[in-house]
Amino acid sequence: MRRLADGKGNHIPNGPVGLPIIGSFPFLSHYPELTLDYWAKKFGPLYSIWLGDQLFVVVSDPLIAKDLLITNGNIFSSRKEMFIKSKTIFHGRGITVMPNDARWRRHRKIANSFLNGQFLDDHTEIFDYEAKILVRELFRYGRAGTEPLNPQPHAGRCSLNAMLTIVFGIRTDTLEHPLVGHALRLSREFMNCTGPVSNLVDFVPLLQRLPNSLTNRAKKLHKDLVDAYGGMINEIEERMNNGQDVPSLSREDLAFMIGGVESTASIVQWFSAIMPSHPDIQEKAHAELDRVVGRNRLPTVDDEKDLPYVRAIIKEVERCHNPFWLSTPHVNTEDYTYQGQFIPKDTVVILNTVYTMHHNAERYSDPFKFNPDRYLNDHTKSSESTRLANVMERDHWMFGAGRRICPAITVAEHELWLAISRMLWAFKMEEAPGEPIDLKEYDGLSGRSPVPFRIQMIPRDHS
Ligand code: HEM
Repeated sequence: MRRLADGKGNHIPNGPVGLPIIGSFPFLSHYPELTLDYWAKKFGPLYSIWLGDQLFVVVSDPLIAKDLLITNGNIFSSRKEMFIKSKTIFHGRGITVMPNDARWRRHRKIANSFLNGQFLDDHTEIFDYEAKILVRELFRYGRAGTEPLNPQPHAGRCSLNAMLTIVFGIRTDTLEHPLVGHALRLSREFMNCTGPVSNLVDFVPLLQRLPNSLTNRAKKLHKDLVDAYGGMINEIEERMNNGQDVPSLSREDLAFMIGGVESTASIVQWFSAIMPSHPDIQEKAHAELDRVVGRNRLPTVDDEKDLPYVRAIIKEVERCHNPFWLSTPHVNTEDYTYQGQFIPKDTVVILNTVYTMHHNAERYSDPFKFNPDRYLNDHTKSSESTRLANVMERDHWMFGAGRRICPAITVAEHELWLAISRMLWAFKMEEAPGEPIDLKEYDGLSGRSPVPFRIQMIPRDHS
């Protein structure tokens, strides 16, 4: 253990001793969440690590998360300009990579107005429609439960279509539409290139000047994103110049096409991967759905309050497998001393969510068990839960915290509710014979999606 201090003798949070130049990077290249969890147990809920020349503090406790990111949100709401994500892929332009300045505040205001309130009410039919198509396609491609299928591209297309409709006013009409595979690959590649602690190139400036495969991938990704969506943006601008009424979110930000696709799709994938090994949980959900909704119509957004068990299943999937296991790091714009521990300006603050905060036995008993019952007395939507004064009662931290919290929580909740409640309503989900599902492995460098799998989606009836 090292005891760090700045020139004035201020103590920086303790943490592991790293290697010269690269710091703790080699310990985080494989399953970083396990190492970060191990260090949380060893060094406590606020510890520091160095990656190259960058100081990180890792937060593993809800109360500290609240004190730093929420109560001191005026200080802890900026972003580090990461070489790969901010400079190479986004060219500094996505809302998610912008530092806390006037430009970010302007984008955030627009995002908030588009993703909530009236706009959302006016667009619920989009999510409703896409979730219906999802169920129909799962039925069709699974040949009414007789053929195993991988739900991943279907869940991906459902999220992709929702985002394409909101942002560009278009959608894909089949799974075979070339944009589906292309957009899902780009989303996945973005996730895989931008793990918060996975890119040494981000933290060792010398590497940024040398040719390396990650920078090449990031450059290619930037070009592919511009090729895929740039034309649509230009077309939107042209239509606006001609005085047509068009969705104007696209003028502001392409980040929605990234953040809004793989994230929700990944929860649906984890849900599909988990359900086959929990027939008892499916049975309870089916009973609740049949009692409240019946067999003559699909569940709707309005049914959510009356289907606590289905909601609890969704929250439990989110607790166990939130797509951003280390959230999106924040940065503090001023020096700050927290309970005697000095956090110098420009420190990167990581919320160590899924493995440590979401598996804290004091908050979630028997934390490694998939147990929706733990949420049965939680009557909040996640968008409401993020506003609870007592953060120990918050359902989970999947959407981040403070001023940078995901602006699309309600959108994500609507999408997930409609997709998952309808999949449960329509199907019994079983493992395909001889194809066990591996819930330990995932695709990416810090969480996100399960490795590809196939399941049998057996219709509960054929209407
Ligand atoms: C399950 C689905 C989703 C999850 C788990 C998720 C999670 C997150 C997280 C953890 C952050 C960073 C929060 C922080 O810095 O504290 C974030 C930011 C963001 N999310 Fe989401 N998100 C989801 C869905 C969406 C959707 C559907 C959209 C678009 C419609 C979206 C758009 C954004 C944007 C634009 C930001 C950047 C906000 C900023 O930096 O000010 N997200 N999200």
